[in-house]
Amino acid sequence: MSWGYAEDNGPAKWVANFPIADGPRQSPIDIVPGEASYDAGLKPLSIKYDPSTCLDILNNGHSFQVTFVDDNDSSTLTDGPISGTYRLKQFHFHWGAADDRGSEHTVAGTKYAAELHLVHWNTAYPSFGEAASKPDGLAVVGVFLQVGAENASLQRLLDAFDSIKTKGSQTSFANFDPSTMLPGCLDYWTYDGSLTTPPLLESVTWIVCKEPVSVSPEQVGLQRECSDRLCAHRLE
Ligand SMILES: Cc1ccc(O)c(S)c1
Ligand SMILES: [Zn+2]
Repeated sequence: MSWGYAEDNGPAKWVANFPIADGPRQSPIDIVPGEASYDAGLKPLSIKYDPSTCLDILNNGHSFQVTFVDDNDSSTLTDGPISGTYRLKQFHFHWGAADDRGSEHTVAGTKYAAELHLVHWNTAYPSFGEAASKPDGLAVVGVFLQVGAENASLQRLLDAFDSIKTKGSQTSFANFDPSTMLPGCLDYWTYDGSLTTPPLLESVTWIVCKEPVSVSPEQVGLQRECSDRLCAHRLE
């Protein structure tokens, strides 16, 4: 039985096949702003995305993921808490069964409707696969989605759902600029953690944006309806 979000294969059961689930730097965490320390040495994020590196959209059975060409430095994350250049590899979302829950990280206990993860890998290593097993291998920018106004940028993704109806299906997806999904203010919390789904590798420098972006109730509903039809069922 592969991992998922059901009673018999959900997060509480992942440790059986992925013992690192009990590791020292597992994500997600509850971010408590009052307990976060201010580090004057941290720089603002430098995010530079080239829409022409956008390749395809995939339903991997757990989420839907947009993958990018990463054989050059066209789409990169630099500065912020990281050193060197990290290349954008893919972005995906995490969501839940209802509008009042679904994000992976929480802020002083508050759950958002969904969470966008923009996954970048450290070019100090030869590839994403190599970087994914190194303590400083990945940098994931997390953006909370809050139910409110319609998100025009997200709508383009949701419109592509109809062509990735079954797990493992993918379709070409071009000229999408992920920076259109970033909040206006890029202030962030950062900590060293892990992937939030198996294999739960402890290789992620987390960069969680403080400002959420909006998504309409219909869009979250569509994402959830599509995801339930297309991806793993989410009981959370
Ligand atoms: C590389 C990667 C894969 C799946 C994930 O949920 C995350 S957070 C990162
Ligand atoms: Zn993720």
